[in-house]
Amino acid sequence: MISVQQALHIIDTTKIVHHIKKVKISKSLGFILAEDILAPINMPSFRQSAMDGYAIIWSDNTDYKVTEESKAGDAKHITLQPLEAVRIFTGAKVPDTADTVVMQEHVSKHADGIRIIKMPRQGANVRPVGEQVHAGDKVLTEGTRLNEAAIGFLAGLGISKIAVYNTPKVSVLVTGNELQTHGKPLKDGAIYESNSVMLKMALQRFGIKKIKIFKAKDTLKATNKAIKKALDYGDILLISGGISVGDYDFVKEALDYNHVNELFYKINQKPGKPLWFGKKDQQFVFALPGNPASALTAFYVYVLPILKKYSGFSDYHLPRLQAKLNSAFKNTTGKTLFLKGYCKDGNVGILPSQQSSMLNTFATSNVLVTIPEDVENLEAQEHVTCINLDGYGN
Ligand SMILES: Nc1nc2c(c(=O)[nH]1)N[C@H]1C(S)=C(S)[C@@H](COP(=O)(O)OP(=O)(O)OC[C@H]3O[C@@H](n4cnc5c(N)ncnc54)[C@H](O)[C@@H]3O)O[C@H]1N2
Ligand code: MOO
Repeated sequence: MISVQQALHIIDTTKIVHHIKKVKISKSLGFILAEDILAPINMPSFRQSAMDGYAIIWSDNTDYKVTEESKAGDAKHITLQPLEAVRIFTGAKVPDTADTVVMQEHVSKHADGIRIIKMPRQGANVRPVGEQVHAGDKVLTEGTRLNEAAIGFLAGLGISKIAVYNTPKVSVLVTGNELQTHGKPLKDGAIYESNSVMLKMALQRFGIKKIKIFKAKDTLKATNKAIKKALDYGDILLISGGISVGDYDFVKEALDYNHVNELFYKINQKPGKPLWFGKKDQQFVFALPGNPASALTAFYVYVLPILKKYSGFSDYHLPRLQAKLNSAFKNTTGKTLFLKGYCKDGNVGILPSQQSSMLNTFATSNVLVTIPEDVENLEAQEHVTCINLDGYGN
């Protein structure tokens, strides 16, 4: 059995070969950029008016004759003389010789032209060429997470396709004779199977799109076969159940049969003690304990970092935060505990129903309160580290 720290160290030091693909920017939300982006054009590419008003060559005079008009999208070259003004609109080309745009609220019109009531500084309201970025500048670096702002920025530069780190395809294999699908009254001794949809939703929330569910009964033959099929599909395989020590727990043996090499098995933690992690070539396998809260906790703490690393994230752990414990707590287990909690305004309460089989309070928790194995007593108001379950979702 290893400690949580040792298990996390293995996760952190696991090397992953990235897969890069070219995608349309409209398909890149949430992906990590796999290349540096150099601006192909100046932005703006021409001198633009930032206001609706009048373009002039700045002087001490207040009266100007309006000669022409320039609206957004017009391409014509206008040459302006001193004491002339061009009626201009936001986003339109500023005439080459003009250096200033006076906003229309600061102008009064008269028969021959305009009178400037409030003269701006010279150069006001003109966006120079390349004000935002210059052609050839490195404007986004490899490793940037693509959000709507980044995608809008790329679109403005005329870039339509980019290289991103591909996200993994994930197989989810649920094992167990007791598992019943929905639609019929529950048979005696059976339970409704819930881990596959729970894990699928967790994967989807964190940006995994290609997911396939597999099922196996509790026999060695069925487990061997199902693992083989699931490995044929996915880059990462999540198995639920059958990883403990009972006579009908065949997952460990079947992983061995399928030549998946163990990287760790069993962690001094609750929930999720019998978590297994291994590797076959470039594929990674997690055998999650079947208890629903154990499976989900192991997903947040160990699986998600591997998925995020695979997808190019450098910040791949869920964010940790410090909060004050509402009431005293005793840890008599000698294990690291991940407790379902609810945190608000820096204060955290540990929720009831902490057992590994229970999701009822997981459903309303927003953090996992982490109590290290060597901490026995915590007083009310002491600070604890919490894993923020709302962090970095898509
Ligand atoms: N003698 C020992 N027994 C157990 C130990 C141990 O150390 N010694 N560890 C316990 C711990 S801790 C856990 S956690 C479980 C893990 O067991 P498995 O991973 O083998 O999981 P199963 O036995 O298959 O299932 C456990 C539990 O979860 C339910 N389950 C399973 N799959 C699903 C699913 N897809 N959807 C919903 N619920 C599921 C299953 O019915 C069981 O109730 O082992 C302990 N035993
Ligand atoms: O380690 Mo188990 O996941 O507590 O029930």
